[in-house]
Amino acid sequence: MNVDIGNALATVASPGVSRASLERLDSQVAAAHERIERGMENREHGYESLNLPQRTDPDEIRAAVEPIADAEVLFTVGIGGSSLGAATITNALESDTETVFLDNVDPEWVTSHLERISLENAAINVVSRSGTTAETLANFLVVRDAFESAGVDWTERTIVTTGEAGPLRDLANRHDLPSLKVPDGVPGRFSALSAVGMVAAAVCGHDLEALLEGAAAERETLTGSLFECPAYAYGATAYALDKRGAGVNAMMPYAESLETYAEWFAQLWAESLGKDGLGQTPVRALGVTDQHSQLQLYRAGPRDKLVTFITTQEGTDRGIPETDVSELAYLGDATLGELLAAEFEATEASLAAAGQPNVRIELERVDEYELGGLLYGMEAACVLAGELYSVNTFEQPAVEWAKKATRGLLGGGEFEEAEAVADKTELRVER
Ligand SMILES: O=P(O)(O)OC[C@H]1O[C@H](O)[C@H](O)[C@@H](O)[C@@H]1O
Repeated sequence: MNVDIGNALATVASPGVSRASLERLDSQVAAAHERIERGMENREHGYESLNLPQRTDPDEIRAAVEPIADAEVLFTVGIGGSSLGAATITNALESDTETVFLDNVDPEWVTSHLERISLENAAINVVSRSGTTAETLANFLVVRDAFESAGVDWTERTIVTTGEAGPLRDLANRHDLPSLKVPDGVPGRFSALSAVGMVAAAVCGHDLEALLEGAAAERETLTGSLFECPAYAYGATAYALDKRGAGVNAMMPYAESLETYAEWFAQLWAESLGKDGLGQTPVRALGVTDQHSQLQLYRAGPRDKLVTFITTQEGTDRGIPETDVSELAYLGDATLGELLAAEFEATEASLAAAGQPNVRIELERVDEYELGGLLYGMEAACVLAGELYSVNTFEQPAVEWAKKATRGLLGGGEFEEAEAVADKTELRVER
């Protein structure tokens, strides 16, 4: 990926960052890079994620999915880091295999999928690093029950990816299911380029080697300077802008196929950096759709935002048919791709003219190689930003409270029901 931070520099108005301040920031980047390299070398928790391009074995993943490789529909049962990486990859790329990601436990939604799909031709990919996440385990029990009811032996149609030990590992062992291990030292939201993200990609027939090659190429750019490394340029700019008041980061790809990437980014950025009263709030957006929904706020609302665009150079294009309506004649000479590009340029210019900082991430096209680079590059940007903020990028203690409270409310121990609902203000307004 390439990163253009031109519009984030303070050429127009605050809260842009000046070139001089970026040059000062560069020495902090150099120190952070040393820490990151050391963490990678010593395979420390979290930093190990940046070694995945060298560590992940595509042959092992392909061999494990062999028994279910013929699936016409693949249910991936997982949530957060155990779902969004795989969804980003498979939603971005074309495949004959349909993918369904069951993260939410909304019964109506889960049921609608199970009733719509013919389960004889389906398979289950259950993923949980901890092996204890209530939503994932509940959905898995529901899905396997639906398979049984449809007369399908779920043990023949399930693959498990989980940690070394835990309830899901025990279940896999008990039923002798094909299974893969979440690599040590890799938190869920950094695991897209391991089995966690790549099992679904393998079943869909995507090029796993190219995903890893794209990531490896990005890894090669990790040097001590933000002026040489696109990932660090992005991480450092986002951090510097946040320090100047841009506490919101709107991720806005201009390719429908990358919509899920914005969701993946939201978890990465929020869970990794949102701690100790620090962090930048990620917002999910999509060009051109959100030009007609959120752009008014981005341009004329509070000066508290960085807008991150993702553009692609190549892809399928389609001509716009000519019409005899004279006001629309200008469209007849163009293609949808040209219209999209013009919309992007106009939006970028409009924000820059209003002094609203924005950054452009450029991809050649949406394919495995570029996606691998985009995922890896953003992870590296996030790790760098975590060093600059001086937070522990790789933990998420605040999420644990609600997880325990949920278990407590269901009688799963550890947490008293009274504690889970304590201090609720009694104010209810009824129709
Ligand atoms: O992979 P699992 O252990 O099931 O965890 C799934 C998700 O659970 C929690 O909500 C964590 O905050 C996420 O970081 C994690 O990705």
